[in-house]
This record gives sequence, C-alpha cells and structure tokens, in this order.
Amino acid sequence: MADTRPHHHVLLFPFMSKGHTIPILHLSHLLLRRQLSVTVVTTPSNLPFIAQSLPNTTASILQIPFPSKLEGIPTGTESTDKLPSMSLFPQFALATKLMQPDFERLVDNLPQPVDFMVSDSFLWWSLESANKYGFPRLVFSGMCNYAVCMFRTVNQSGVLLGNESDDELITVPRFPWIKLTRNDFERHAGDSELVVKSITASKASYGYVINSFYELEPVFVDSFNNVITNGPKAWCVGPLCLAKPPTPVMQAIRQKPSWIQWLDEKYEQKRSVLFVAFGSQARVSAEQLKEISLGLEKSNVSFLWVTKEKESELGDGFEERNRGRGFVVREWVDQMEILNHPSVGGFLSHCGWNSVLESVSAGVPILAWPMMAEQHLNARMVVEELKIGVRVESSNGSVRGFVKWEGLEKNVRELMEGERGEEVKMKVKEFSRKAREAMEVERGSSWRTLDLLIKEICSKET
Ligand SMILES: O=c1ccn([C@@H]2O[C@H](COP(=O)(O)OP(=O)(O)O[C@H]3O[C@H](CO)[C@@H](O)[C@H](O)[C@H]3O)[C@@H](O)[C@H]2O)c(=O)[nH]1
Repeated sequence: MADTRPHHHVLLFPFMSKGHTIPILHLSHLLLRRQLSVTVVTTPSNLPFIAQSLPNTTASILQIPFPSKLEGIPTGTESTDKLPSMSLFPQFALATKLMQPDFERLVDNLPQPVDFMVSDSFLWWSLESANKYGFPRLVFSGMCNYAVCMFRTVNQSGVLLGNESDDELITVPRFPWIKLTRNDFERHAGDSELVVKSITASKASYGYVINSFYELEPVFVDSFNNVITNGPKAWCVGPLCLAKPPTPVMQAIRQKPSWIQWLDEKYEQKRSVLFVAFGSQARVSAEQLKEISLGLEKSNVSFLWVTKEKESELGDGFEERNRGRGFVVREWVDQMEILNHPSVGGFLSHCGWNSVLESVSAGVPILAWPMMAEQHLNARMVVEELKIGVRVESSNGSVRGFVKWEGLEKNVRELMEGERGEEVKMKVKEFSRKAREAMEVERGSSWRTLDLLIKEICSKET
C-alpha cells in the first residue's frame, strides 16, 4: 500500500470541459479512498456539476472566477460544451491564463500545504504556479498512450509532411503495422499556440496521469515511457470510470429514468439495443443528422439516441415513426449506467476517449465514428489495434467524409447482427475483464501504479 499519511494533500484542477472533468472526479475517489485530502478547483458555473459528482465525500471544492468579457465568448460560458462553436475552443482555453492570479491567491489561502497537483494539459500555466509554490505538477490530458505515441512519432519523423494526399495511408515509423492518413490528425491553425504551450509545460512536469490500463495497450505504454529518455513518465491508473464508489442506497431505490425503464422493456423483449451518443461537445451538421436518423430507421435495430438536437433536426415524424423501436433522450444521462445495461449490445460513438474506455469497461463493442480532436486516432485504435469495433464508412472513403444512410445502415447491422459484430463482441468482453482486473484493490496494475505514484511523489523533497 502507498504511504497514506493523512496530511498528504492533492490539488486537482480539471479543465472546464465535461470529458476532461469527469475522469479527474473519478480520480478524486481513488485518492480519497487512500485517505489523502483532496481539493478540487473550479469556476462558479462548473461547481454544481462537480459537487453533484462528489456527494458524501470529504473533498473540498473551491472556486475562482472564469475570465469575463472575452471576445467571441458569450458571458457566462464556462464550459466548452456551452461554446457557440468549437472553433472558439483555443480562445477559451488560452483565456484560462487570466485565472492565474486568482489561482495563486487560492493556493496562498489553502489550509494545508499541497503535496502534488494534477491539472489538465490545457491549463499549462498551472505548472508555473506549481513551480512557484514548490509542489510537483502531474499532467492530465485525457488521451490514451496510443494517441500520444502517434502524435509524437508523426511529429518527430515528419512522415506526413510529404506530397501525399490527405487520405493516403502512410506507414508510421517505429510501429510498421500502423498506417495513418493526414486526415487522422486535426488541423486548426489557431490551435498551435495552445498545443505548443500545453506540450512544453507537459514535458516540464513531473509526469502524466493517464486514463488507461497497461493491459489494454502495453506496446504504447512502454513506448511512451522509453522513447523520450528522461521525459516525464506515463502513469496508467484507469479506467477511471471504474473508480466510481457504489451507488448510495437512496439513489439505488430512486425512480428509474424513463430511458432505463425503456431499456428494461427491451431486455424483457430480448432486443439488443444500439446506444448512440457523440459525447459532450461534438457538433453534427444538419445534413448529416438526417442521414443518421434515416440509417437508424432503415436498419430496423432498436436504438437509444442521446442528442441535444430538436426533433425537426432529426427529420419530421422520426420519433413517432420509430416509437417502440427507438428512444431519443435530450437530457444528461448516466452513460455508464446505460452501457452497463444488459440490453445494450453496441455503441455508435464519436470515440472520445472516455466513451471508448466506458464501452470497454462495460464490454460493449463500438461502431466508431470519430468527429474531432484525437478521436480519429482513437477510432483506429478501437478498430485496427484492439479489434473491439467496426468503423463507420463514409461515402468517399475518407475518414472525414460524409456518411450516407445506406452505409450507416450496413455498418449498424454488421455490428449488431453480423459475423464481424460477434468477433468484436468477444474481444471487447476480454478487455472488459482485464479492465476490471486492472482496477482491483491492491492487486490490479492500475491500482498498484497509483499507489507507487503517490508513494514516490509524496516521499520526494521538492
Ligand atoms: O449525457 C451525457 C453525455 C456525456 N456523458 C459523459 O461525458 C463524457 C464524455 O467524454 P468523451 O466520451 O471523452 O467525449 P468528449 O466530451 O467529446 O471528450 C473530449 O475529451 C476527451 C478526453 O480528453 C477526448 O478524447 C475527446 O476527443 C474530447 O472531445 C463521458 O464520460 C460520458 O460518459 C454523460 O455521462 N452523459
């Protein structure tokens, strides 16, 4: 067991985006179980979500204001899922630098000294504060080892800087069995300042806390830790979604949400349900939404679709025509609860890393439809490396191409009813078992890695 003297104090500073905050909140449960004191720093609008996710714990949640009067960003927008357009993401993340004086005042006034901090890679400037106050900073980027290795290798080798087309497959040096295209990488000119700042600060930090487990991607964990000599180490402590404490009794006997009742009905009818959700920030064009509705409708498969879009965006009469077979939810759901429901047999996902890990943990195969950020790499990992999913095919063959309903219908059937679907289902069940083993108290690889990390970092003189 780690040295868990009660005075050890961890500062957690998640980025203001659900996909980045949720895993850090799960991490806080693991730290609290080891008797460490935990302080989470956030902004006023994000505080209720965090407080709700950490009920009945001793974690302190402290707030500092989010910068106001930012160009292009509506006042009161403190989370990336509320941004009017994802093109404002770099601006939003860069503006967090303005929080530094308030952050440092907060650190000045903490009742207990900080032993170490875990802060998001997009809060690059928090390293400067950590150095000033003399505590180590660990980075949380939310990405898997595979994606980090691909970014590093492709950047260092310049392999995608040639004359090839955006969709030409190029062999990745060091990993000759992997082929990627330029379209597997996001290209936003405005991103570069943020990316450079984040990477530079990450490389100068104590280490990386990675939401993954060794047995899922051993080659890439080893590569992460060996390729850059003396670079900060990757500590795999996940899947963090399995760190959630047991549901309190009062909540367990709560009225089930309508979509869980519907899934119960499907279970009784022995219908396998496709869960459809694209995370907290992906935006799907109006034209593409219509093809999704049509593809789902024609596939004849039962589906549960979580979306923010109005009925008119999905196609008039869509919900009425599919009543009984399909269910559309427009609220925040407990995605883990859905994925773990016995009637769910597949997940049409944008491959945000949390969604991938949640699906792996629940043993649900994935129909991969990446949309932005590092999701194209995650999709390649899911389909080509882990073989736990099938890829949605676009009409022009490009990984960023438009998907027509005919292709989607075919892929949905392939996953839910086809031979390939059976194969990937067996494989994901294997990884699900390994994921649970990795998180086993005192014995699992991720559990022991976190113990080692705490022991190492808390015994160091800074
Ligand atoms: O109604 C909802 C909607 C979402 N979630 C949860 O929200 C998280 C969403 O995370 P993810 O699946 O990773 O998607 P994004 O929100 O899109 O995540 C961003 O952050 C990830 C982690 O860095 C990246 O992998 C993605 O590319 C990036 O878009 C997951 O834990 C979901 O379970 C819910 O619980 N209920």
